[in-house]
Amino acid sequence: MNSAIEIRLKRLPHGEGLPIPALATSGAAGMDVVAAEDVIIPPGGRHAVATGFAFAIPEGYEVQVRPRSGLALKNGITCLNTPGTIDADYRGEVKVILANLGAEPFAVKRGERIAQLVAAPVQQARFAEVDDLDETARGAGGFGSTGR
Ligand SMILES: O=c1ccn([C@H]2C[C@H](O)[C@@H](COP(=O)(O)OP(=O)(O)OP(=O)(O)O)O2)c(=O)[nH]1
Ligand SMILES: [Mg+2]
Repeated sequence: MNSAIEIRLKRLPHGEGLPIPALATSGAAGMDVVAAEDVIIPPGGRHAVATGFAFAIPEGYEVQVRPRSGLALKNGITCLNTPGTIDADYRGEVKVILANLGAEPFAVKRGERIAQLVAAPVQQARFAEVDDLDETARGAGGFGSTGR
């Protein structure tokens, strides 16, 4: 494992008493994050669930918000915009946009783990407009052009 980067974290008033997201095992990629509110998400519904924390991620990194497989498999709960992107310059509350793809209403309880956060390096880029692109064997083939 490479060494962990440090992300400054601010606890918001409604985050009082909630655990700080942390790696559960030495080889874990994701830090489980818990809900800071109680909410019921109906089948087909979605909600931006509060986490009670704001971050200052070091420049050159992002934090991705990813679903938990257990909630997905057992309850049809996912992050609608997965992977959610927390920008390094975002200072608002981190929220988890949960969507209920299951058949039953899902009760989110304060303190329950709802998603996992993965820190990742970001390669910024800019586009350079040109008149012609170089040719390749693939060309414009895509979307299944190589077969199943
Ligand atoms: O799951 C998410 C996704 C985003 N955000 C916050 C942090 C992120 O930096 C900001 C903007 O996210 P994004 O760029 O995905 O949303 P947008 O619709 O493009 O909004 P904006 O115009 O604010 O960039 O919203 C969250 O708290 N949770
Ligand atoms: Mg954006």
